[in-house]
Amino acid sequence: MSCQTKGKNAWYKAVIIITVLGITAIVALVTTAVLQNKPLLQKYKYGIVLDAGSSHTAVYIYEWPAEKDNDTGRVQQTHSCKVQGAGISSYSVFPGQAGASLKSCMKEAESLIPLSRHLETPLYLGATAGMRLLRMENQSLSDQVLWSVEEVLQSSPFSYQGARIITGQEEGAFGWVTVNYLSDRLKQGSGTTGALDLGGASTQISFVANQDVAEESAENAVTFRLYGNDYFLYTHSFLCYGKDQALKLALAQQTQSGDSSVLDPCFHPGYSVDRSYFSVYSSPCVMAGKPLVSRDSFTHVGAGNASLCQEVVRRIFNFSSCSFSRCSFNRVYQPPLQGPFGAFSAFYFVMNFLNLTSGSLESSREKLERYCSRPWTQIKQQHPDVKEKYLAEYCFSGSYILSLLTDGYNFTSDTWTDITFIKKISGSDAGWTLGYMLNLTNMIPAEAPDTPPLPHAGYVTLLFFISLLLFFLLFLCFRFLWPHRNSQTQMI
Ligand SMILES: Nc1ncnc2c1ncn2[C@@H]1O[C@H](COP(=O)(O)OP(=O)(O)OP(=O)(O)O)[C@@H](O)[C@H]1O
Repeated sequence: MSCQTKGKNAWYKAVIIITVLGITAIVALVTTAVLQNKPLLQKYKYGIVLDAGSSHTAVYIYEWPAEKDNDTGRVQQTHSCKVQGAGISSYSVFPGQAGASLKSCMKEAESLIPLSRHLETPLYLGATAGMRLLRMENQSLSDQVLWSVEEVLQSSPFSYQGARIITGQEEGAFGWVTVNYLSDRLKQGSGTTGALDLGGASTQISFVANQDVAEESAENAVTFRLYGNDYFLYTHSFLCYGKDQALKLALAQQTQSGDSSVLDPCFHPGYSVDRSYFSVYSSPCVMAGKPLVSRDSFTHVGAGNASLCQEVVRRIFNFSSCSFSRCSFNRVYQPPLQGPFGAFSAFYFVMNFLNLTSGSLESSREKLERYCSRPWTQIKQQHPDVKEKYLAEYCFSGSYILSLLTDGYNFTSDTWTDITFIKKISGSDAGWTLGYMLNLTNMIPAEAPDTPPLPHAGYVTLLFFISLLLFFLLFLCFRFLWPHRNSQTQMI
């Protein structure tokens, strides 16, 4: 074999070895980068919040990827359980039974959350307006109800963090956090959505306003620093203006004369039910005393007239005076509305049933007018599956919502379309519970976390092409150097 052929063979061998080594190195580099940065098999953490409302209690289970504790936009509701029966404040006669009512939903939570996560899963209970009213009436009874629920929650396998009556301000502010968190507005630092929440015993309005809210009415101002952005929030909770208490206020207005029957424009023609005066006047929201008559009950008769109903409803608000630059009602400060708004809970239940979640204010009024005038028997026939209490009250509730939003909060025909009626956002219920948990678990950082300049896929691709480029550069260097050495050998 000649010297030249031997040289060529050696060169080919070297090229093959370098190619194999180079490709192996690139594959190894990229594989390492992929494995190192790829999220491991997704593991989840959990949190439980009980919303002990005036009308009922609901248990919400949230989950988020275990490695993303400090990130936003990742916590979502995986399950909710409606506790059988009325809210915990209704157990004031037998406070000890309030806790027992929660047991079946808590068992459900135990079966849904993996056993290995039970001990570390935070569990909170927040009670709202029903318990605020009970505490106003009788602090000792409200304490006993809370002790009863505490006992049951403490005996659960989860990490119990406390049961308390949250303030109206918290209810409003955390509802706002939930809505904006779920729609990803906090993370993006973009414009926010106001929150309108209608419960059974209270209603909340919250929206971003100018900083001077605190100067004019400190009790309506809440400040948040979330993701590096400061938010100045106006929020107010109207106790007694949830839809159940508002109905009592309206009935008290209409039964002041103590007559044996009341012709109510907010109920359908043909509707007739005997009600006890006690059921209306026992609420601490109803300031006026029971009329001085010997009878215990009155017949509640429907007249089905939405325009007249609007007048009845208007009378439960006090618009007489305002010591601030502007007010909503009952002498409560309210800065100019800044939309858009998400309206949830009973705002949604009622407007959705009445098919009023879209369209103008005027068309909503017209539709409601037609709906209220329909006979009660016809309504019942058409909706055999709807709970009769809800069905009977939709005409009142719709009229109340229109009046609260326009007469109360000052929405106009022009700003009406700023309101979106929502139940869930990305699979999670709109309400205060998620915002409450995010706050207590510090899951929304005050400052925006540092994010890598490239997404994972971009990073791996870049690494691959740089490796490829380096390899070809090496190959070219080698290609130019080797024949030169070879020819030198031949000359000798
Ligand atoms: N499908 C429905 N149709 C009509 N009304 C409904 C429906 N579901 C619930 N409601 C009523 O809507 C109101 C609001 O319900 P929600 O559960 O939000 O209030 P809550 O938490 O009990 O009250 P609060 O927050 O004032 O303590 C209650 O009066 C409830 O009875």
